[in-house]
Amino acid sequence: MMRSQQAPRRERERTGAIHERKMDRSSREESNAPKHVPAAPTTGGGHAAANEGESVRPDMAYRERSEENAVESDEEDQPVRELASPPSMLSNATHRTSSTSASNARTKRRLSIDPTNISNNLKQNLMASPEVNTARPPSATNMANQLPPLVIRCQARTRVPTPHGEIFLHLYTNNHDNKEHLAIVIDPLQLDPDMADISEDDEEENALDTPVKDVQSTILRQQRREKRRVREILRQRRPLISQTLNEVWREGETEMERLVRGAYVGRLTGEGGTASKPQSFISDSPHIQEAATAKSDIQDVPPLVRIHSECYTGETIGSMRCDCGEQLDEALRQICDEQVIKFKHAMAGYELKHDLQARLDQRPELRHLQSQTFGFEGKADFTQPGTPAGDDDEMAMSMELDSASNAAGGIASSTRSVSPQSSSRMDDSASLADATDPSVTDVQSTDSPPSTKRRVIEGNRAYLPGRGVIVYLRQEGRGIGLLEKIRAYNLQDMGHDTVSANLMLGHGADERKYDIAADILRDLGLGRNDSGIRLLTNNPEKVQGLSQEGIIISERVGMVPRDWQQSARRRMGPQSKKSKVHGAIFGGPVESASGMSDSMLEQNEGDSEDDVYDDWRRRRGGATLIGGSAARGPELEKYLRTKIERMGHSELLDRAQCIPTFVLTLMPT
Ligand SMILES: Nc1nc2c(ncn2[C@@H]2O[C@H](COP(=O)(O)OP(=O)(O)OP(=O)(O)O)[C@@H](O)[C@H]2O)c(=O)[nH]1
Repeated sequence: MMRSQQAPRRERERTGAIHERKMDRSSREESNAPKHVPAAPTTGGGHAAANEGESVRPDMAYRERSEENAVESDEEDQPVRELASPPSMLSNATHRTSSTSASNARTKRRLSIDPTNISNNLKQNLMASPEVNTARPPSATNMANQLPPLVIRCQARTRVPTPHGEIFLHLYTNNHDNKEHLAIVIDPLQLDPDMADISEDDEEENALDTPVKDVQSTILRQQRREKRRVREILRQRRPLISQTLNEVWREGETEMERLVRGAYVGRLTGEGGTASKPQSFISDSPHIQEAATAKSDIQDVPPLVRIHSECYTGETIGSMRCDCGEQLDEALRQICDEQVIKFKHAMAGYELKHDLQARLDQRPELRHLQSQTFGFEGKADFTQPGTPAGDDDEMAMSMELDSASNAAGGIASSTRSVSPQSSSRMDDSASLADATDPSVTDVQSTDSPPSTKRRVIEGNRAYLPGRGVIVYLRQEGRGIGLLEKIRAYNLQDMGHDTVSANLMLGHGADERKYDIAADILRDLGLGRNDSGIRLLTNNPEKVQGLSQEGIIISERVGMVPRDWQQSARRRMGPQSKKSKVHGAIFGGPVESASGMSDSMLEQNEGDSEDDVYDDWRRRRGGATLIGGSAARGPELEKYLRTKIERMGHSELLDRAQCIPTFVLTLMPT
């Protein structure tokens, strides 16, 4: 295309984009305006972009694409479709880049692929594929509002490191409200599949082939069974991947297009990445169904899900009129937290015996004790390393061994007795290959913060990586929007509570809907028949709303304000270590880091090391409320009181009753 023809076209595109953005803004508040069902995907068209397998550094591709856009494009004008061009960050960003670059008139560079096409192909396919999710029953909300069937699509996902760990941010569009709803997916196995590799079976087989017939054999067998089960659990975990993102969006879609919109497996690197393959839900496969129904004493924990509603004031400027900022952070923390499975018989006492035998071997005069202790004369083939566990099982085993060890010169007393918690503070670099190597020691130094990464199996516990989703819905102010929420705040300053203020403004107490959230969960393969979710909320309407939309909720998990958690802990007992740890971690006055005064901390004598670790994770410094501390204040208390008294958040009431100060402040007199 000639350059003289190109400039007016670009100008049209640019002004069109501005108009589109204005329209987007004005339509943001029209959450219920009916829209057309989005058009079917464009197939077969488009332009061949990257040759498959061609090695192009993505960062280079993007940089050079901007420049290429600036000077030349062979693209036809894209058809304007109401929903084909939602207020997508991608499409807006592309328009902006074009116009800025044009004015700079940089030198054109040739690429081995035409990145313009990637961008245009992605734009062209936004909100395609109406067949997605139509298999579900008609939504109760849609029927009530006479909206067209809801269609959602994940337009892009990307990896984001956060103070709590790495997450995948998914951006969704839909045909009901023109808003970009988000899903924050926590699923570390997707990023580090090696975590599921706990391959010790061969060694264990060897150990069991030996003529060991005493209790050690029983422990090993049990341990082997439990480890195998953990490995099965990890392998059976269906990755939390968006089905709509994973589809092929157009015939001839290139690897690069898929990578750019986030349809990849593993990680992207400077070399590129591996595009994902479209796949049907694995949960539909007989293998997974069988696993789900298999009986075992060790079961996986269903993913933890939080449905969070946007709150500019709480999340961005740290408003303490509500608990939204803290809740977002707390939800992220809880979902990222490992799920701990405590083995029943585990490796307890194994290392004690191992150590004992090694020493007996060095003292032939005590060899007769070996048969007393182990029940055989020959040397056992101890190939299985173990870590003393420090719980009841270990106690039983150490007691069993006590007499022999005394006879052998107090050997048992020299054995390490390390709690799994203290031995679990592994350096991030500790690999899973090391996980079974007893020579790998805890490398945490005193002045570095505890690591977030543990071994999957340590001692008599398995630490399964936490996983779940925060669906971030753009329903500000319980669905009334920021403008109306601000007005409601003024009414609250005049003495009304959050419910009355909403009603006075002509709104419902809560205008939120959960149909989009339900579809997003379904798109991620959650809440379906084979596996329920654990829902993190105190709000009965949320539970009801999701259930009505067909989401299976296996458990509701209460969302307890952090200040209450801390109060409960303070009541539990004294602890001196905490203040030291806080001082060391944050390097400043304890109060500024934790929001707790020194005198409060002094009351915390006795907190376990795990509490300190959890507390550190909870409070890791972040630039925003993510990674922040507990919120507290009279207006927040008033807010919580209204939730209890007028919105049926009974979980809060239960918790408040455990904390006398809150019973006093929260309960009506
Ligand atoms: N209208 C209105 N909305 C508010 C107010 N304070 C916070 N919000 C909004 O309330 C929403 C959060 O709802 P909450 O009732 O705090 O909590 P919830 O999510 O329903 O319940 P949980 O799951 O138990 O936390 C966010 O969208 C906030 O923007 C207020 O005073 N008035």
